[in-house]
Amino acid sequence: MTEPLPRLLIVEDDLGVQSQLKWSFSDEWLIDVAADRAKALEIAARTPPTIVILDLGLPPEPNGAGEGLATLEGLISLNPLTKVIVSSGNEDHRHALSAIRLGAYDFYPKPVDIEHLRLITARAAHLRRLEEENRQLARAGHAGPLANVIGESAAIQAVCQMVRRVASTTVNVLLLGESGTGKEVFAHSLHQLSGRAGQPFVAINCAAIPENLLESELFGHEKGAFTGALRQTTGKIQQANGGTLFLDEIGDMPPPLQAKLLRFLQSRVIERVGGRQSLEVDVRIVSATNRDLGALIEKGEFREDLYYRLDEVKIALPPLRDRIEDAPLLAQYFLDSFAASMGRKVTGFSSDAQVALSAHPWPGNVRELENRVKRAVVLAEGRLVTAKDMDLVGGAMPTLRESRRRADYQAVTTALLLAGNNLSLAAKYLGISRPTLYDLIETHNIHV
Ligand SMILES: Nc1ncnc2c1ncn2[C@@H]1O[C@H](COP(=O)(O)OP(=O)(O)OP(=O)(O)O)[C@@H](O)[C@H]1O
Repeated sequence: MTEPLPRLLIVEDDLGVQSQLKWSFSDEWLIDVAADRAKALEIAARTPPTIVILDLGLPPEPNGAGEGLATLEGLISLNPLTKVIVSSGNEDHRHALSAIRLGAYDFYPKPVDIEHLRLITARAAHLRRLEEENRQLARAGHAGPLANVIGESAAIQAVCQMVRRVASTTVNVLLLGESGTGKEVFAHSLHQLSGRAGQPFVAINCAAIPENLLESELFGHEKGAFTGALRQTTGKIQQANGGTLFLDEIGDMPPPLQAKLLRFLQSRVIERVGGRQSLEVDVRIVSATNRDLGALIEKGEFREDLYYRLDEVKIALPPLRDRIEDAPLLAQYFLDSFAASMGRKVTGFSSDAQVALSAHPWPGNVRELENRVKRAVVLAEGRLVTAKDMDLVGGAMPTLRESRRRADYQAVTTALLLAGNNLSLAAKYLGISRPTLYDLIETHNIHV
Protein backbone atom coordinates (compact mmCIF):
# COMPACT_ATOMS: atom_id res chain seq x y z
CA MET A 1 0.00 0.00 0.00
CA THR A 2 1.50 3.33 -0.97
CA GLU A 3 0.75 6.39 1.09
CA PRO A 4 -1.58 8.90 -0.61
CA LEU A 5 0.19 12.19 -1.25
CA PRO A 6 -0.70 14.97 1.20
CA ARG A 7 -2.85 17.84 -0.07
CA LEU A 8 -1.57 21.33 -0.58
CA LEU A 9 -3.95 24.21 -1.27
CA ILE A 10 -2.43 27.25 -2.95
CA VAL A 11 -4.47 30.40 -2.53
CA GLU A 12 -2.96 33.01 -4.83
CA ASP A 13 -4.48 35.52 -7.22
CA ASP A 14 -1.32 36.17 -9.25
CA LEU A 15 -1.53 33.52 -11.96
CA GLY A 16 2.24 33.56 -12.57
CA VAL A 17 3.06 32.89 -8.92
CA GLN A 18 0.22 30.36 -8.78
CA SER A 19 1.70 28.25 -11.58
CA GLN A 20 5.24 28.62 -10.23
CA LEU A 21 4.12 27.23 -6.86
CA LYS A 22 2.05 24.53 -8.46
CA TRP A 23 4.97 23.40 -10.58
CA SER A 24 7.42 23.47 -7.66
CA PHE A 25 5.33 21.34 -5.31
CA SER A 26 3.53 18.96 -7.62
CA ASP A 27 6.12 16.16 -7.19
CA GLU A 28 5.29 15.63 -3.52
CA TRP A 29 1.81 17.03 -3.10
CA LEU A 30 -1.68 16.77 -4.49
CA ILE A 31 -2.34 20.37 -5.41
CA ASP A 32 -5.50 22.46 -5.41
CA VAL A 33 -5.51 26.12 -6.38
CA ALA A 34 -7.85 28.99 -5.61
CA ALA A 35 -7.63 32.67 -6.45
CA ASP A 36 -10.08 34.03 -3.87
CA ARG A 37 -11.64 33.40 -0.48
CA ALA A 38 -14.86 31.76 -1.65
CA LYS A 39 -13.09 29.24 -3.85
CA ALA A 40 -10.47 28.52 -1.18
CA LEU A 41 -13.08 27.74 1.47
CA GLU A 42 -15.14 25.68 -0.92
CA ILE A 43 -12.12 23.51 -1.80
CA ALA A 44 -10.99 23.24 1.82
CA ALA A 45 -14.45 22.01 2.85
CA ARG A 46 -14.59 19.48 0.03
CA THR A 47 -11.02 18.14 0.04
CA PRO A 48 -9.37 19.17 3.32
CA PRO A 49 -5.77 20.27 2.78
CA THR A 50 -2.86 19.31 5.02
CA ILE A 51 -1.12 22.60 4.30
CA VAL A 52 -2.28 25.88 2.77
CA ILE A 53 -0.02 28.47 1.17
CA LEU A 54 -2.03 31.67 1.39
CA ASP A 55 -1.37 35.05 -0.17
CA LEU A 56 -2.74 37.69 2.20
CA GLY A 57 -3.33 40.19 -0.61
CA LEU A 58 -6.43 38.67 -2.19
CA PRO A 59 -9.09 40.47 -4.28
CA PRO A 60 -10.98 42.67 -3.73
CA GLU A 61 -8.15 43.94 -1.53
CA PRO A 62 -4.96 42.93 -3.38
CA ASN A 63 -2.91 45.54 -1.58
CA GLY A 64 -4.35 44.99 1.92
CA ALA A 65 -4.61 41.94 4.09
CA GLY A 66 -8.28 41.97 5.22
CA GLU A 67 -9.47 39.40 2.71
CA GLY A 68 -6.45 37.16 3.27
CA LEU A 69 -6.91 37.24 7.04
CA ALA A 70 -10.63 36.45 6.65
CA THR A 71 -9.67 33.47 4.46
CA LEU A 72 -7.20 32.37 7.11
CA GLU A 73 -9.90 32.47 9.79
CA GLY A 74 -12.25 30.49 7.61
CA LEU A 75 -9.63 27.82 6.92
CA ILE A 76 -8.70 27.45 10.59
CA SER A 77 -12.32 27.23 11.65
CA LEU A 78 -12.91 24.46 9.10
CA ASN A 79 -10.05 22.48 10.62
CA PRO A 80 -7.82 23.87 13.36
CA LEU A 81 -5.08 21.34 12.47
CA THR A 82 -4.61 22.87 9.00
CA LYS A 83 -1.21 24.51 8.75
CA VAL A 84 -1.50 27.79 6.89
CA ILE A 85 1.66 29.48 5.62
CA VAL A 86 0.98 33.08 4.64
CA SER A 87 2.81 35.41 2.32
CA SER A 88 2.44 39.11 1.97
CA GLY A 89 3.66 41.04 -1.00
CA ASN A 90 3.80 44.40 0.67
CA GLU A 91 6.54 45.17 3.13
CA ASP A 92 4.12 45.46 6.01
CA HIS A 93 5.27 43.03 8.64
CA ARG A 94 2.24 43.74 10.82
CA HIS A 95 -0.06 41.74 8.54
CA ALA A 96 2.11 38.67 8.85
CA LEU A 97 2.12 39.04 12.63
CA SER A 98 -1.68 39.43 12.70
CA ALA A 99 -1.90 36.24 10.68
CA ILE A 100 0.30 34.35 13.15
CA ARG A 101 -1.89 35.67 15.97
CA LEU A 102 -4.95 34.32 14.15
CA GLY A 103 -3.37 30.86 13.93
CA ALA A 104 -1.22 30.86 10.81
CA TYR A 105 1.72 28.47 11.11
CA ASP A 106 4.39 30.70 9.56
CA PHE A 107 4.92 33.43 6.98
CA TYR A 108 7.36 34.26 4.24
CA PRO A 109 8.02 37.45 2.32
CA LYS A 110 7.46 37.82 -1.39
CA PRO A 111 9.04 37.43 -3.86
CA VAL A 112 8.93 33.77 -3.14
CA ASP A 113 12.10 31.80 -2.50
CA ILE A 114 11.03 28.25 -3.34
CA GLU A 115 13.76 26.48 -1.34
CA HIS A 116 12.85 28.47 1.75
CA LEU A 117 9.17 27.75 1.23
CA ARG A 118 9.89 24.04 0.78
CA LEU A 119 11.60 23.94 4.16
CA ILE A 120 8.70 25.71 5.89
CA THR A 121 6.21 23.42 4.20
CA ALA A 122 8.10 20.25 5.15
CA ARG A 123 8.31 21.35 8.78
CA ALA A 124 4.62 22.22 8.83
CA ALA A 125 3.73 18.83 7.35
CA HIS A 126 5.86 17.08 9.95
CA LEU A 127 4.17 19.00 12.76
CA ARG A 128 0.75 18.28 11.36
CA ARG A 129 1.55 14.56 11.26
CA LEU A 130 2.68 14.58 14.88
CA GLU A 131 -0.42 16.49 15.97
CA GLU A 132 -2.66 14.02 14.20
CA GLU A 133 -0.87 11.08 15.74
CA ASN A 134 -1.21 12.63 19.18
CA ARG A 135 -4.89 13.11 18.58
CA GLN A 136 -5.27 9.50 17.53
CA LEU A 137 -3.44 8.33 20.60
CA ALA A 138 -5.59 10.53 22.82
CA ARG A 139 -8.72 9.25 21.06
CA ALA A 140 -7.57 5.69 21.68
CA GLY A 141 -7.50 6.72 25.34
CA HIS A 142 -3.74 6.75 25.50
CA ALA A 143 -3.40 9.72 27.79
CA GLY A 144 -0.46 8.15 29.62
CA PRO A 145 0.79 4.78 30.75
CA LEU A 146 -1.67 2.33 32.26
CA ALA A 147 -2.10 2.23 36.02
CA ASN A 148 0.40 -0.25 37.55
CA VAL A 149 2.45 -0.35 34.38
CA ILE A 150 5.86 1.26 34.57
CA GLY A 151 7.66 2.01 31.33
CA GLU A 152 8.05 4.75 28.76
CA SER A 153 9.68 2.84 25.90
CA ALA A 154 7.95 2.90 22.53
CA ALA A 155 7.57 -0.87 22.78
CA ILE A 156 5.67 -0.73 26.06
CA GLN A 157 3.61 2.26 24.94
CA ALA A 158 2.51 0.31 21.90
CA VAL A 159 1.39 -2.50 24.20
CA CYS A 160 -0.51 -0.04 26.44
CA GLN A 161 -2.17 1.45 23.39
CA MET A 162 -3.27 -1.96 22.17
CA VAL A 163 -4.55 -2.92 25.63
CA ARG A 164 -6.63 0.24 25.82
CA ARG A 165 -8.01 -0.34 22.36
CA VAL A 166 -9.21 -3.88 22.99
CA ALA A 167 -10.14 -3.57 26.68
CA SER A 168 -13.67 -2.36 26.11
CA THR A 169 -14.46 -5.07 23.55
CA THR A 170 -15.33 -8.66 24.41
CA VAL A 171 -12.67 -10.31 22.26
CA ASN A 172 -10.50 -13.00 23.79
CA VAL A 173 -6.93 -11.83 24.16
CA LEU A 174 -3.78 -13.92 24.03
CA LEU A 175 -0.74 -12.41 25.75
CA LEU A 176 2.60 -13.71 24.57
CA GLY A 177 5.93 -13.05 26.19
CA GLU A 178 8.83 -14.51 28.09
CA SER A 179 8.47 -15.29 31.76
CA GLY A 180 8.40 -12.18 33.93
CA THR A 181 7.52 -9.71 31.17
CA GLY A 182 4.30 -8.64 32.90
CA LYS A 183 1.65 -10.80 31.27
CA GLU A 184 -0.41 -10.96 34.43
CA VAL A 185 -0.01 -7.21 34.97
CA PHE A 186 -1.47 -6.54 31.52
CA ALA A 187 -4.22 -9.14 31.93
CA HIS A 188 -5.27 -7.20 35.00
CA SER A 189 -5.14 -3.88 33.15
CA LEU A 190 -7.36 -5.34 30.42
CA HIS A 191 -9.89 -6.28 33.06
CA GLN A 192 -9.67 -2.95 34.90
CA LEU A 193 -10.19 -0.96 31.70
CA SER A 194 -13.11 -3.09 30.54
CA GLY A 195 -16.78 -2.77 31.37
CA ARG A 196 -16.25 -5.80 33.61
CA ALA A 197 -14.03 -3.96 36.07
CA GLY A 198 -16.53 -4.22 38.93
CA GLN A 199 -16.85 -7.98 38.40
CA PRO A 200 -14.35 -10.68 39.41
CA PHE A 201 -10.91 -11.17 37.87
CA VAL A 202 -10.04 -14.82 38.38
CA ALA A 203 -6.61 -16.19 37.49
CA ILE A 204 -5.58 -19.79 37.15
CA ASN A 205 -2.11 -21.10 36.36
CA CYS A 206 -2.58 -24.11 34.12
CA ALA A 207 1.01 -25.28 34.69
CA ALA A 208 0.94 -25.17 38.46
CA ILE A 209 -2.03 -27.46 39.07
CA PRO A 210 -1.77 -31.23 38.65
CA GLU A 211 -3.61 -32.47 35.60
CA ASN A 212 -6.18 -34.47 37.56
CA LEU A 213 -7.17 -31.46 39.66
CA LEU A 214 -7.19 -28.87 36.89
CA GLU A 215 -10.54 -29.93 35.49
CA SER A 216 -12.36 -29.54 38.78
CA GLU A 217 -10.46 -26.30 39.47
CA LEU A 218 -11.80 -24.92 36.21
CA PHE A 219 -15.27 -26.42 36.07
CA GLY A 220 -16.01 -27.25 39.74
CA HIS A 221 -17.34 -30.57 40.92
CA GLU A 222 -20.33 -32.16 42.58
CA LYS A 223 -20.17 -33.73 46.01
CA GLY A 224 -18.96 -37.33 45.60
CA ALA A 225 -17.77 -36.80 42.01
CA PHE A 226 -14.47 -38.48 42.93
CA THR A 227 -12.75 -39.76 46.05
CA GLY A 228 -12.21 -36.81 48.33
CA ALA A 229 -14.93 -34.66 46.75
CA LEU A 230 -16.64 -34.02 50.05
CA ARG A 231 -18.79 -31.14 48.90
CA GLN A 232 -19.85 -29.32 45.80
CA THR A 233 -17.34 -26.69 44.63
CA THR A 234 -17.60 -23.81 42.21
CA GLY A 235 -14.97 -23.81 39.49
CA LYS A 236 -12.87 -20.82 38.46
CA ILE A 237 -14.87 -20.33 35.26
CA GLN A 238 -18.07 -19.87 37.22
CA GLN A 239 -16.31 -17.73 39.84
CA ALA A 240 -15.36 -15.38 37.03
CA ASN A 241 -18.96 -15.06 35.83
CA GLY A 242 -19.57 -11.52 34.56
CA GLY A 243 -15.84 -10.80 34.75
CA THR A 244 -12.53 -11.97 33.30
CA LEU A 245 -10.88 -15.39 33.48
CA PHE A 246 -7.11 -15.28 33.16
CA LEU A 247 -5.68 -18.59 31.95
CA ASP A 248 -1.97 -18.33 32.64
CA GLU A 249 0.49 -20.76 31.01
CA ILE A 250 -2.23 -21.90 28.61
CA GLY A 251 0.41 -23.77 26.57
CA ASP A 252 0.71 -26.24 29.45
CA MET A 253 -2.95 -27.19 29.48
CA PRO A 254 -3.30 -30.96 28.94
CA PRO A 255 -5.02 -31.95 25.67
CA PRO A 256 -8.16 -33.53 27.23
CA LEU A 257 -8.83 -30.28 29.06
CA GLN A 258 -8.16 -28.28 25.94
CA ALA A 259 -11.08 -30.10 24.35
CA LYS A 260 -13.32 -29.27 27.31
CA LEU A 261 -12.26 -25.64 27.34
CA LEU A 262 -12.99 -25.41 23.62
CA ARG A 263 -16.47 -26.85 24.17
CA PHE A 264 -17.07 -24.24 26.85
CA LEU A 265 -15.90 -21.44 24.55
CA GLN A 266 -18.28 -22.64 21.85
CA SER A 267 -21.31 -23.17 24.09
CA ARG A 268 -20.59 -20.80 27.00
CA VAL A 269 -22.07 -23.48 29.19
CA ILE A 270 -20.28 -25.57 31.85
CA GLU A 271 -21.07 -28.75 33.69
CA ARG A 272 -19.41 -29.45 37.03
CA VAL A 273 -17.36 -32.64 37.21
CA GLY A 274 -19.79 -35.42 38.13
CA GLY A 275 -22.76 -33.17 37.48
CA ARG A 276 -25.49 -33.05 34.87
CA GLN A 277 -26.75 -29.55 35.26
CA SER A 278 -25.68 -27.06 32.60
CA LEU A 279 -24.74 -23.62 33.85
CA GLU A 280 -24.49 -20.64 31.58
CA VAL A 281 -21.45 -18.50 32.22
CA ASP A 282 -20.41 -15.16 30.73
CA VAL A 283 -16.66 -14.63 30.93
CA ARG A 284 -14.06 -12.83 28.92
CA ILE A 285 -10.99 -14.99 28.42
CA VAL A 286 -7.50 -13.58 28.62
CA SER A 287 -4.83 -16.23 28.25
CA ALA A 288 -1.06 -16.09 28.37
CA THR A 289 1.92 -18.23 27.59
CA ASN A 290 5.67 -18.02 27.23
CA ARG A 291 5.67 -21.09 24.98
CA ASP A 292 5.65 -21.21 21.21
CA LEU A 293 2.06 -22.24 20.53
CA GLY A 294 2.74 -22.63 16.80
CA ALA A 295 5.38 -25.26 17.56
CA LEU A 296 3.08 -26.99 20.06
CA ILE A 297 0.32 -27.10 17.43
CA GLU A 298 2.74 -28.65 14.95
CA LYS A 299 3.72 -31.31 17.45
CA GLY A 300 0.04 -32.02 18.08
CA GLU A 301 0.28 -30.84 21.69
CA PHE A 302 -2.03 -27.87 21.36
CA ARG A 303 -5.34 -27.77 19.54
CA GLU A 304 -5.36 -25.38 16.64
CA ASP A 305 -9.11 -24.77 16.92
CA LEU A 306 -8.69 -23.75 20.57
CA TYR A 307 -5.79 -21.52 19.61
CA TYR A 308 -7.97 -19.56 17.18
CA ARG A 309 -10.64 -19.11 19.83
CA LEU A 310 -8.15 -17.78 22.36
CA ASP A 311 -6.19 -15.68 19.90
CA GLU A 312 -8.86 -13.29 18.71
CA VAL A 313 -6.31 -10.60 19.46
CA LYS A 314 -2.67 -11.26 20.19
CA ILE A 315 -0.54 -8.91 22.25
CA ALA A 316 3.20 -9.59 22.39
CA LEU A 317 5.07 -8.30 25.43
CA PRO A 318 8.65 -7.30 24.66
CA PRO A 319 11.45 -8.71 26.81
CA LEU A 320 13.12 -6.16 29.07
CA ARG A 321 16.42 -6.32 27.13
CA ASP A 322 14.55 -4.93 24.10
CA ARG A 323 13.27 -1.95 26.03
CA ILE A 324 16.27 -1.46 28.24
CA GLU A 325 15.49 2.23 28.73
CA ASP A 326 12.67 1.08 31.02
CA ALA A 327 15.09 -0.75 33.36
CA PRO A 328 16.16 2.34 35.37
CA LEU A 329 12.51 3.45 35.72
CA LEU A 330 11.36 0.06 36.91
CA ALA A 331 14.36 -0.23 39.22
CA GLN A 332 13.65 3.12 40.88
CA TYR A 333 9.98 2.23 41.21
CA PHE A 334 10.76 -1.08 42.93
CA LEU A 335 13.44 0.55 45.07
CA ASP A 336 11.01 3.20 46.33
CA SER A 337 8.29 0.71 47.11
CA PHE A 338 10.58 -1.82 48.85
CA ALA A 339 12.40 0.91 50.79
CA ALA A 340 9.04 2.22 52.00
CA SER A 341 7.64 -1.17 52.95
CA MET A 342 10.86 -2.30 54.66
CA GLY A 343 11.49 1.05 56.31
CA ARG A 344 14.97 1.35 54.76
CA LYS A 345 16.61 4.65 53.92
CA VAL A 346 17.75 3.74 50.43
CA THR A 347 17.12 6.40 47.82
CA GLY A 348 18.76 5.46 44.52
CA PHE A 349 21.48 3.70 42.56
CA SER A 350 25.25 4.29 42.50
CA SER A 351 26.72 4.96 39.09
CA ASP A 352 28.09 1.41 38.74
CA ALA A 353 24.59 0.10 39.53
CA GLN A 354 23.08 2.37 36.89
CA VAL A 355 25.51 1.05 34.28
CA ALA A 356 24.78 -2.54 35.34
CA LEU A 357 21.02 -1.96 35.07
CA SER A 358 21.36 -1.02 31.42
CA ALA A 359 24.01 -3.62 30.56
CA HIS A 360 22.49 -6.75 32.10
CA PRO A 361 20.47 -8.81 29.60
CA TRP A 362 17.69 -9.60 32.12
CA PRO A 363 16.85 -13.16 31.13
CA GLY A 364 14.24 -13.20 33.91
CA ASN A 365 12.82 -9.86 32.76
CA VAL A 366 10.94 -7.56 35.14
CA ARG A 367 10.57 -10.28 37.77
CA GLU A 368 14.35 -10.73 37.91
CA LEU A 369 14.85 -6.98 38.19
CA GLU A 370 12.28 -6.77 40.96
CA ASN A 371 14.00 -9.59 42.89
CA ARG A 372 17.46 -8.12 42.47
CA VAL A 373 16.32 -4.71 43.66
CA LYS A 374 14.51 -6.25 46.62
CA ARG A 375 17.66 -8.08 47.68
CA ALA A 376 19.70 -4.92 47.20
CA VAL A 377 17.39 -2.82 49.35
CA VAL A 378 17.97 -5.31 52.17
CA LEU A 379 21.74 -5.44 51.66
CA ALA A 380 22.55 -1.80 50.85
CA GLU A 381 24.81 -0.23 53.43
CA GLY A 382 24.44 3.35 52.35
CA ARG A 383 21.72 5.37 50.70
CA LEU A 384 22.65 4.11 47.27
CA VAL A 385 22.30 0.58 45.96
CA THR A 386 25.51 -0.64 44.30
CA ALA A 387 25.99 -3.16 41.49
CA LYS A 388 27.36 -5.53 44.14
CA ASP A 389 24.16 -5.22 46.20
CA MET A 390 22.24 -6.40 43.12
CA ASP A 391 24.79 -9.14 42.46
CA LEU A 392 25.56 -7.60 39.10
CA VAL A 393 29.29 -7.00 39.58
CA GLY A 394 31.24 -7.52 36.39
CA GLY A 395 27.88 -7.45 34.63
CA ALA A 396 28.94 -8.07 31.08
CA MET A 397 28.92 -5.10 28.78
CA PRO A 398 26.52 -5.80 25.96
CA THR A 399 28.54 -6.78 22.89
CA LEU A 400 28.55 -4.36 19.99
CA ARG A 401 26.39 -6.82 18.11
CA GLU A 402 23.87 -6.93 20.98
CA SER A 403 23.85 -3.11 21.24
CA ARG A 404 23.16 -2.87 17.52
CA ARG A 405 20.41 -5.44 17.78
CA ARG A 406 18.77 -3.45 20.59
CA ALA A 407 19.12 -0.20 18.65
CA ASP A 408 17.50 -1.75 15.57
CA TYR A 409 14.65 -3.16 17.63
CA GLN A 410 14.01 0.15 19.32
CA ALA A 411 14.13 2.15 16.12
CA VAL A 412 11.69 -0.21 14.41
CA THR A 413 9.21 -0.32 17.30
CA THR A 414 9.34 3.47 17.65
CA ALA A 415 8.76 4.00 13.94
CA LEU A 416 5.86 1.53 13.91
CA LEU A 417 4.30 3.27 16.90
CA LEU A 418 4.63 6.71 15.30
CA ALA A 419 3.32 5.39 12.00
CA GLY A 420 0.35 3.67 13.64
CA ASN A 421 1.65 0.35 12.22
CA ASN A 422 1.53 1.69 8.66
CA LEU A 423 4.51 -0.13 7.16
CA SER A 424 5.17 2.26 4.27
CA LEU A 425 5.17 5.20 6.60
CA ALA A 426 7.36 3.43 9.17
CA ALA A 427 9.84 2.48 6.43
CA LYS A 428 9.87 6.11 5.33
CA TYR A 429 10.55 7.35 8.88
CA LEU A 430 13.43 4.88 9.13
CA GLY A 431 14.80 5.74 5.71
CA ILE A 432 14.69 2.11 4.58
CA SER A 433 12.72 0.14 2.00
CA ARG A 434 9.62 -1.84 2.85
CA PRO A 435 11.34 -5.21 2.21
CA THR A 436 14.14 -4.22 4.61
CA LEU A 437 11.53 -3.28 7.19
CA TYR A 438 9.82 -6.65 6.69
CA ASP A 439 13.14 -8.40 7.30
CA LEU A 440 13.72 -6.46 10.50
CA ILE A 441 10.20 -7.18 11.73
CA GLU A 442 10.75 -10.86 11.11
CA THR A 443 14.24 -10.98 12.60
CA HIS A 444 13.09 -9.26 15.77
CA ASN A 445 9.83 -11.17 15.95
CA ILE A 446 7.82 -7.95 16.21
CA HIS A 447 4.06 -8.35 15.98
CA VAL A 448 2.36 -5.71 13.85
N1 LIG B 1 5.54 -2.89 33.27
C1 LIG B 1 5.55 -3.25 34.57
N2 LIG B 1 5.41 -2.32 35.52
C2 LIG B 1 5.47 -2.67 36.83
N3 LIG B 1 5.65 -3.91 37.26
C3 LIG B 1 5.79 -4.88 36.37
C4 LIG B 1 5.74 -4.60 34.98
N4 LIG B 1 5.90 -5.75 34.31
C5 LIG B 1 6.05 -6.70 35.24
N5 LIG B 1 5.98 -6.19 36.48
C6 LIG B 1 6.16 -6.94 37.75
O1 LIG B 1 7.06 -8.02 37.46
C7 LIG B 1 6.63 -9.22 38.05
C8 LIG B 1 6.36 -10.25 36.97
O2 LIG B 1 5.21 -9.87 36.22
P1 LIG B 1 4.09 -10.91 35.76
O3 LIG B 1 3.85 -11.92 36.84
O4 LIG B 1 2.95 -10.14 35.25
O5 LIG B 1 4.88 -11.61 34.58
P2 LIG B 1 4.41 -12.81 33.66
O6 LIG B 1 4.81 -12.45 32.29
O7 LIG B 1 2.98 -13.11 33.92
O8 LIG B 1 5.34 -13.98 34.17
P3 LIG B 1 5.12 -15.58 34.05
O9 LIG B 1 5.12 -15.91 32.59
O10 LIG B 1 6.34 -16.10 34.75
O11 LIG B 1 3.84 -15.87 34.74
C9 LIG B 1 5.39 -8.88 38.86
O12 LIG B 1 5.75 -8.65 40.19
C10 LIG B 1 4.88 -7.60 38.22
O13 LIG B 1 4.22 -6.79 39.16
